[in-house]
Amino acid sequence: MRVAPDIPEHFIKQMETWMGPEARDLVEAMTGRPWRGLRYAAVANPHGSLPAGLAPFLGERIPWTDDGHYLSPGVSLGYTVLHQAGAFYLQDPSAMAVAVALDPKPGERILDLCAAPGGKTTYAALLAARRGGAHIVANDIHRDRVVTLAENAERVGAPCAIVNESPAALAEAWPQAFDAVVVDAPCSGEGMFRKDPAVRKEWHPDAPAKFQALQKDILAHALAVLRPGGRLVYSTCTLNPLENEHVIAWLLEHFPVELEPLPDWPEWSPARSDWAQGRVEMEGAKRLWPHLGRGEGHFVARLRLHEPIAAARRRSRAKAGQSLLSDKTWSAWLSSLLTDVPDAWRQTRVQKTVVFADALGDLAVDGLRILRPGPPLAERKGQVFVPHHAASRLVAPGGFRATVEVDEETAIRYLAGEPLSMPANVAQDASFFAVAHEGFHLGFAKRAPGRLNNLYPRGLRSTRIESLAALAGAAGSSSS
Ligand SMILES: C[S@@+](CC[C@H](N)C(=O)[O-])C[C@H]1O[C@@H](n2cnc3c(N)ncnc32)[C@H](O)[C@@H]1O
Repeated sequence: MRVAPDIPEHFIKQMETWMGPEARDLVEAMTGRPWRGLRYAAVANPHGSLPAGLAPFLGERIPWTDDGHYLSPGVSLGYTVLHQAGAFYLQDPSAMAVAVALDPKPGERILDLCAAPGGKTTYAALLAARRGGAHIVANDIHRDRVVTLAENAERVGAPCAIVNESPAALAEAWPQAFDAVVVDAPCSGEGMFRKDPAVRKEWHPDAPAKFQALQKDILAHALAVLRPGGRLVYSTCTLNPLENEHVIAWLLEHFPVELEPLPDWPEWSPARSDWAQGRVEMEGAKRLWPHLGRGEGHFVARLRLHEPIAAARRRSRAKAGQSLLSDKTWSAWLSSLLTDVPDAWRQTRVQKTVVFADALGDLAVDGLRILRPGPPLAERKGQVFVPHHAASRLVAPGGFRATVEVDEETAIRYLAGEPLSMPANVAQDASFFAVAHEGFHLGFAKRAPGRLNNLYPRGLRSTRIESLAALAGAAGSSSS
């Protein structure tokens, strides 16, 4: 058996105990190249498809997705115009299984409890948008990670609220408030061994048991936010039964929940009933093994809650910021910006000077760390509004009154912060223009004498963006 030099010896022994000779295949698979995936991501245009310019980099479609593809090895697409525009999301193919298992339904209220950096949230938002939308609240306990979560949600136009709280605080604040909750739990990360040497290095024999205790704690709180009949999706990117089958067996034993069988997609193996006291229903949960499929490894289970979990004290329902519902200036400004104003943009909350679409509804917010009550729409400067960069990503092609479609070269200059020359035939009365490439909105520009000033945020500007043609050429020459 070939073994990568730093795969922990104790991990190998442990997996041999669980799996017998099959552990050899698993460990050998970890010496190979990781599988990478790319999926369509623009939530504002959920029925759109991947742009043709990406074709040279794509392999087969990932079977459990409509829009995900394996990515050719050695290609790096993070610094491209279409990535910055939120046209696609780079994600481990096996991680895409989680939103597929969630199977969001129209109008549902969904909490993603461990959401950063946002892979599952953004896919759930896209799948929900294809069915008319859902109300998604994305939470993470770590402040630095929640900032990245907000950036990723903004990039692809996922219209969710972003919260930075402990599961215990949310269980207390939001008892029985959600139709579905996702717990993509912190774990020992054995499914990351192949792609991340740091995870191999940090792994410790005690890690699975320690994480199991944390996972149980998070799950007990997660169930408390679910309405009876609601569903919990539990996932990890680790392979250890202690953090997977054992955790689900514990849930089944201690709570009024039932496992729902997940679909039998190719490369989704049944979870192991022999690792769960012989419970055959465990096979309805799924494992995506790195040696049996094209992905880094995931465990996914979906459970239905039958009875409410004892609710903690209900909090009062203070609002995070004031509503602007009756503000005529706001309505008039929206009509000047958009061809058709979405209802969601009329239900707003204002924090400091920023106007947000309200994604929290009647959820209590007092005492909670709410980073964003919904996607940012505009900044208020006195009685004047300036569109927030994030708002550009929330609107489908053709949705802004004034749009400038630019070629890739101009888009690269725009993303670096350069102004645009004034195009011919622009709307005479427009102050703000959406800047788009291939129908994906990059951001805004503002009319100035003889040109359009660049409103792309300074913190996002980059001079590293490369053209797809150059990348395809480089990939072709390195493989020949
Ligand atoms: C596997 S990652 C989530 C990945 C994310 N769902 C995605 O798809 O991009 C687990 C997350 O759990 C968060 N976490 C760690 N401890 C936690 C706790 N006690 N309660 C809630 N979340 C926690 C971590 O900050 C981390 O972002």
